[in-house]
Amino acid sequence: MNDTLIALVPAAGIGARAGSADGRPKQYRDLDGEPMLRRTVRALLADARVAQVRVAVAPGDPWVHAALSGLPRTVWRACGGPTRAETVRAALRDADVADAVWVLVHDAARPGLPAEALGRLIDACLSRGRGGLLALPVADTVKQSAGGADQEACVARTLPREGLWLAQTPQMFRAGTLRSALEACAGDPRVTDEASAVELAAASAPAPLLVRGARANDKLTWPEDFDWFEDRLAARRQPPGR
Ligand SMILES: Nc1ccn([C@@H]2O[C@H](COP(=O)(O)OP(=O)(O)OP(=O)(O)O)[C@@H](O)[C@H]2O)c(=O)n1
Ligand SMILES: C[C@](O)(CO)[C@H](O)COP(=O)(O)O
Repeated sequence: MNDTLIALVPAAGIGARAGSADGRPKQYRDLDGEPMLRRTVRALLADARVAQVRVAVAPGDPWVHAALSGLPRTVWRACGGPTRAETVRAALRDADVADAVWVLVHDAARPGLPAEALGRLIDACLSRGRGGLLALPVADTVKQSAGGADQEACVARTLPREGLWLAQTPQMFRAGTLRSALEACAGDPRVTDEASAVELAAASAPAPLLVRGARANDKLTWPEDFDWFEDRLAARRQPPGR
């Protein structure tokens, strides 16, 4: 079977929850002097098995060239859509690769992907011949809210956390599996990641593998997530204290 592997990076969001002081979407925000998107692409390039990284940006995006210029094995296309799923669908169509090629879809908003976690996912999927995703088991007690705004939310019930995992990216599937799943589920609001499309569309396909991700790979969604990430970068620059 074909073990060719490419990465697709949906990067056409506006980062509404993160907010922006200068009008640039969050994937172009500088993190210790380097745009988030460039860090994300470099994290994928760190694994030599990734033959190419294809970045999908919004039509008319004026920032991507400066952010990514000079990176090897990297191309970008202005094929972003109105939702993440639409962007991934368009990027896959644009890539025009054979069904057997493996595709790693990774959020632009996860710049801290460790090489070990990426390697674990690739090893697991290639050795089992099966799609999968990085994820973390839920470590906290889980409450369901009875509704209300953030300030007024109250508990409706406590949910059992056994067997619950939080999905991260990359999510790795063969191009043919992903293409047909995303086409079959087009417009379905339940499709918030690639695995959910595969789960919904291909009842006969093997269930995606859950491969342990990493806290460092958390998505930068809210303003405080950027402080957390920059603190991590700063801590890694410092020699350990006494
Ligand atoms: N129409 C869209 C929406 C999202 N994305 C991408 O999907 C990933 C998901 O991360 P998320 O935090 O949801 O990003 P945004 O949609 O930009 O954030 P928000 O929902 O706060 O606006 C990001 O890399 C984002 O750029 C995309 O390519 N196309
Ligand atoms: C794909 C994802 O990162 C998995 O956790 C996540 O679902 C994307 O977040 P969004 O806010 O739904 O775009």
